[in-house]
Amino acid sequence: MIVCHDIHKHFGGFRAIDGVSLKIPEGAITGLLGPNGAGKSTLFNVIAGVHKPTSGKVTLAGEDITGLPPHALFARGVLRTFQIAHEFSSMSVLENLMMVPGGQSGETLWNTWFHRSRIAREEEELRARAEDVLDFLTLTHVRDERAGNLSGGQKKLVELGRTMMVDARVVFLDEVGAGVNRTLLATIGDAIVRLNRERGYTFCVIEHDMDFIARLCDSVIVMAEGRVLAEGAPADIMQNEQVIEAYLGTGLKNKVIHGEAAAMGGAASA
Ligand SMILES: Nc1ncnc2c1ncn2[C@@H]1O[C@H](COP(=O)(O)OP(=O)(O)OP(=O)(O)O)[C@@H](O)[C@H]1O
Repeated sequence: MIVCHDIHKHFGGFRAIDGVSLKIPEGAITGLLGPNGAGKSTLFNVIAGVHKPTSGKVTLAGEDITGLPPHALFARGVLRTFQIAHEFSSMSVLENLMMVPGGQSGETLWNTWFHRSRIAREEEELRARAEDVLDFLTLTHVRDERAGNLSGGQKKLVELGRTMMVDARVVFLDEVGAGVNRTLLATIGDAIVRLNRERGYTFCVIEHDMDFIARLCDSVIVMAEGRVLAEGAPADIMQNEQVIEAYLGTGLKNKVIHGEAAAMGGAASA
């Protein structure tokens, strides 16, 4: 379990995170919701070691991981997905997956010359693992495609696939559904649920699409103005007046209650 203890993150005088305490339970899929500017990405960045908090503590299974850099968290199985970097977009999907694990013998020139058979064996194992990941994510048909040519949704699947190349325990997904068509979103959702149920991944997901959240998440944490506004089951959160108000302001609240706005994200960014 990841626990945030009274996290503050200030940028100059601005309190982007203003005293957040929350728990991300092991083995669950937790949604992190909130209107634009609520502090969700900043909190992700604090937990994932991109930002050091101004104050407060983050623990993983009781161990203090506050401010550990991303590579140290990576070694503990705590991963945050990132968009495929520009320099990887001309590589194939398979190569993008095979690039992930660190510490391969072939990484130094010395080893390239003196340990050829070991390098070849490692590369074979890596390739086999990457092929399994492609199969799991129904991406085998694009294995040799340049990553930059994939659709937005397929890229998200590759980002998820990169977490499967190492033994991830906790995966943070930032707006996995943004700009993704419904069919691929369903595939991404299925992959997340299977990784959770079959491989024991813990997920924390920032997402605006309420249907997606309701289908996927065991529980939801709502942030607003750098604080936790509400926590609970998705169905309860969707009915929570404070939450609806935080997203829409009182003027639009009745529309949502009467079912006229399907996704809070759409309304929030309106
Ligand atoms: N590096 C930074 N320097 C200064 N202000 C920042 C920085 N990063 C974030 N902020 C500010 O902190 C606040 C929270 O931003 P954050 O990106 O965490 O919100 P969010 O909930 O993820 O929003 P969105 O849904 O729009 O991505 C915003 O007002 C943002 O402008």
